[in-house]
Amino acid sequence: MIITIVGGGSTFTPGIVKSIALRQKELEVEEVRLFDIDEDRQYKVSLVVDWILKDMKSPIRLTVTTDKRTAYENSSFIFAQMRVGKYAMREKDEKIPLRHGCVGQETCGCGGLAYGLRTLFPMIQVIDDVEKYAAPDHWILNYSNPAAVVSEACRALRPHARIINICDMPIAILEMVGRCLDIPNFTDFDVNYFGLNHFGWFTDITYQGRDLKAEITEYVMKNKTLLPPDVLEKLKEHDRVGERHLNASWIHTWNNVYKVLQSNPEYLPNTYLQYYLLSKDVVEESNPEYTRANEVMDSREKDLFEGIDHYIKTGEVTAKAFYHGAHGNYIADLAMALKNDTKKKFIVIVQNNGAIENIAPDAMVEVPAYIGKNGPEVICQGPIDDYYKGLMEQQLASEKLLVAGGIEGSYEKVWKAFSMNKTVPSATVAKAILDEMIEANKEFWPELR
Ligand SMILES: NC(=O)c1ccc[n+]([C@@H]2O[C@H](COP(=O)([O-])OP(=O)(O)OC[C@H]3O[C@@H](n4cnc5c(N)ncnc54)[C@H](O)[C@@H]3O)[C@@H](O)[C@H]2O)c1
Ligand SMILES: O=P(O)(O)OC[C@H]1O[C@H](O[C@H]2[C@H](O)[C@@H](O)[C@@H](O)O[C@@H]2CO)[C@H](O)[C@@H](O)[C@@H]1O
Ligand SMILES: [Mn+2]
Repeated sequence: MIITIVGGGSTFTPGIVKSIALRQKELEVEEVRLFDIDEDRQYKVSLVVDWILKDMKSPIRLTVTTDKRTAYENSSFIFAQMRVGKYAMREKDEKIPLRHGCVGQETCGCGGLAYGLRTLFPMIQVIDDVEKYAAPDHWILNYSNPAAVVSEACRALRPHARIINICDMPIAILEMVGRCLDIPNFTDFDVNYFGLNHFGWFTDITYQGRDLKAEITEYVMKNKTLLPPDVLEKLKEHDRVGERHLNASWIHTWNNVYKVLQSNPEYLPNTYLQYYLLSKDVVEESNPEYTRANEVMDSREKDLFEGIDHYIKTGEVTAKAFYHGAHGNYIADLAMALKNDTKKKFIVIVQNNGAIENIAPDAMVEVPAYIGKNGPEVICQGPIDDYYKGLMEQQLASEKLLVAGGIEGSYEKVWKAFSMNKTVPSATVAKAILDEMIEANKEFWPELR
């Protein structure tokens, strides 16, 4: 059994490989292959991956390559997590909209649309390469962002691909819920959820007969945050809490759950809804000269590559060099459910086909599904109220227009996608942002006419 990681040079690769190695027996994995287009970055990351496997006395073989055939041949699982244009482009995705007074975020608003246009065709290329070389019953589990746009592009261009798009935000929220309520077993919480990627709501969270959605709603209303007290205490002393790469900026995010919940206490919101429902507050809280991309480069990326340099010099790996937790566990558990036909429940991004009754069948939605050897068996969520439907349909239309515009090379469609995004106040602002984005993305975007 072979698992290939696309974006082998990612800051998340060590944590993911550790999660795989911890499940070596259940996954029956014999080899992990790292594939990236940046040979140097991947080589450095592979040193720490190699150390992890040796430290765990794992029998897993490690292959590191920039050759597609070597990467995919007979592979059963392909974990994709590439960042097209790397952090340098993420910084532009965040800073260009902010210069125009709009939300500057890597997966939401104009930044997400820009990142989407960069990632769409490289993702299709991964699917085609995998289909050419991998095992016929392979699965591609995709984390590469922006997952909403990427999944729509896969649906439109490769509808039969064996791909499941996923996001770690729902599980990360459940972990926070567990920490706030002092219940460590967050992976056993039973949930219902509906929405789009980075745009959804928990309708139920239960555990051993307890209504955790009601308990956490009360907690957030009382404490005005979804930050658990232990993290809050540590954040007061340091800018970052290494274990979960939680920097100061995350304080705004977890606190904004309170503001969103105040505006609608019916369901627990995904943290990313802040960018659409609190756009003005978020722009005011942002520093246009120092965005999340800068924070990540100065923390998670810096810690990893300094940690690797330290390892090269001393043979020691320090604790803060890499993060291991819910992110890697989620993708490895999903692979285990597919391989061993466990029918465990996961929140995944799939084509709607009636899962949300009054949303179009061709929408890519994020909902819970039982995962077995044949893929996701979606759990229907019934009809949703106008409030959610209206918000989702606006966002969906923006993402669909973007993908159609990217495929057709249509400036008009992409401009419409930017204009109708809820984070953008006017078509003229949308055009100004789009024109700057075209310039910044020359190397990556399809030509728009
Ligand atoms: N879906 C989720 O919830 C979720 C969670 C965390 C991270 N992510 C995503 O995972 C990805 C990696 O994040 P990161 O912060 O570690 O980024 P990173 O920049 O550290 O790593 C990304 C790697 O992808 C490589 N890459 C770029 N284009 C490629 C291509 N065409 N083929 C193969 N490799 C390519 C880069 O060279 C780089 O080594 C991003 O897309 C990020 O948004 C998604
Ligand atoms: O700003 P980043 O690069 O640190 O994170 C962006 C990603 O944020 C989400 O995943 C987080 C998760 O929320 C957090 O609790 C922890 O587990 O780390 C994850 C990765 O940072 C989101 O789901 C991803 O799509 C974003 O890429
Ligand atoms: Mn996500």
